[in-house]
Amino acid sequence: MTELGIPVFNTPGANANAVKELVLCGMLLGSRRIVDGINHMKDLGAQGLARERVEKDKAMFGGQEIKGKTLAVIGLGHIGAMTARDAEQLGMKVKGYDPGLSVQSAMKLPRDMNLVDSITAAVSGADYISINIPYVKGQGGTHGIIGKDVVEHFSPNAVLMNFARGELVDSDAMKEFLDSGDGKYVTDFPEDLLWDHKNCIVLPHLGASTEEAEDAAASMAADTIREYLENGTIVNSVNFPDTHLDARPEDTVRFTVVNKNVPGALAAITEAISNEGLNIVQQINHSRGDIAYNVCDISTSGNDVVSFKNVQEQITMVEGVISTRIIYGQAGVGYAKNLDGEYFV
Ligand SMILES: NC(=O)C1=CN([C@@H]2O[C@H](COP(=O)(O)OP(=O)(O)OC[C@H]3O[C@@H](n4cnc5c(N)ncnc54)[C@H](O)[C@@H]3O)[C@@H](O)[C@H]2O)C=CC1
Ligand SMILES: O=C(O)C(=O)COP(=O)(O)O
Repeated sequence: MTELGIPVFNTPGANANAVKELVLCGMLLGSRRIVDGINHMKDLGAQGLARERVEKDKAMFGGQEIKGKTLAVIGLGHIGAMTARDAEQLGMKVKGYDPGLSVQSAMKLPRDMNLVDSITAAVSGADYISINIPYVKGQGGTHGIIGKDVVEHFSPNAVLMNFARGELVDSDAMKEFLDSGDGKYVTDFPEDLLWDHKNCIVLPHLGASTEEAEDAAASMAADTIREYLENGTIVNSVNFPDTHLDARPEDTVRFTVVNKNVPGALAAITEAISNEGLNIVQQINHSRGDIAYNVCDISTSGNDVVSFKNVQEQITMVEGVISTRIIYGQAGVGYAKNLDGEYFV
């Protein structure tokens, strides 16, 4: 896509509320023996004994309340920050760890929250632990980040909620922990070693599976693409630079140019515009890795459509330019070079 000059977008945070609600649910599943109780009632029901035994058998499924307990949140992004905030509302003490905490997330955190400087410090003494960080492979990544060295700092009855990715947790270390005490692992991801462990509750990756999350992601994606098509703005792209644009001034057309991030391309674009006697009213040039994105608003006074077509044709054929677009009136019209360098409309 990058090679073709096409930005790819994602929808950060659109499903965060759905995941946060399931983390809270996971915490309750880990504090009360809800799953065991449901299974037991089904067994009794099948034997026609449910009503007869319910009051007697409930003593087998006692639990604990979450109010007053400590939750550690590892990763305070869209999901983690909301989880921290809501846990505090439920009467929990909350601490957290996130070396890359954004201002946007920091503003959502509860005021009394205890921010610590390591995962170990976060999990030590916590009754519940929620991991909400991305899975990143390779050196310096997050594979198995909840390993033996971290698990050995868990309280014996700690409940770990993993609604991020299965690979973040070292299953051997987790199995050893679950075997040795009354701790629990509530996860959205199956794991061969743990799926039928008596202290493990596994859900089928349901975190984002709500109608609301799907609607929010679809509508955010539509808004993002519309902004790009109509105004040239780039936000939440995984391969293009963020480019926030002022509104196009009156009596201008907007040229957007995607080019390889090489010396000389910007000068050649500007030169092509001035060679046609056109005046640039405002201009922006952002780059990310091998890609640069230029936006030039050009005055229309005294110019006709044909002269814009000419200059666009010239810009499109500049060495290193991958594609160009001209935005005017209400809708945009795209022009591009194909991969053989041939200009087409
Ligand atoms: N169960 C499900 O269906 C879903 C799971 N997810 C998972 O949840 C993860 C988090 O999602 P969001 O909160 O939306 O992402 P986000 O990008 O808003 O937040 C992630 C946070 O983790 C922090 N972080 C990264 N590495 C860290 C580390 N080693 N230690 C501590 N903090 C670290 C970052 O600084 C960032 O603030 C996603 O990466 C995804 O894997 C997301 C959506 C649905
Ligand atoms: O957004 C994520 O990271 C998720 O895990 C959600 O996955 P899904 O969209 O439900 O396949």
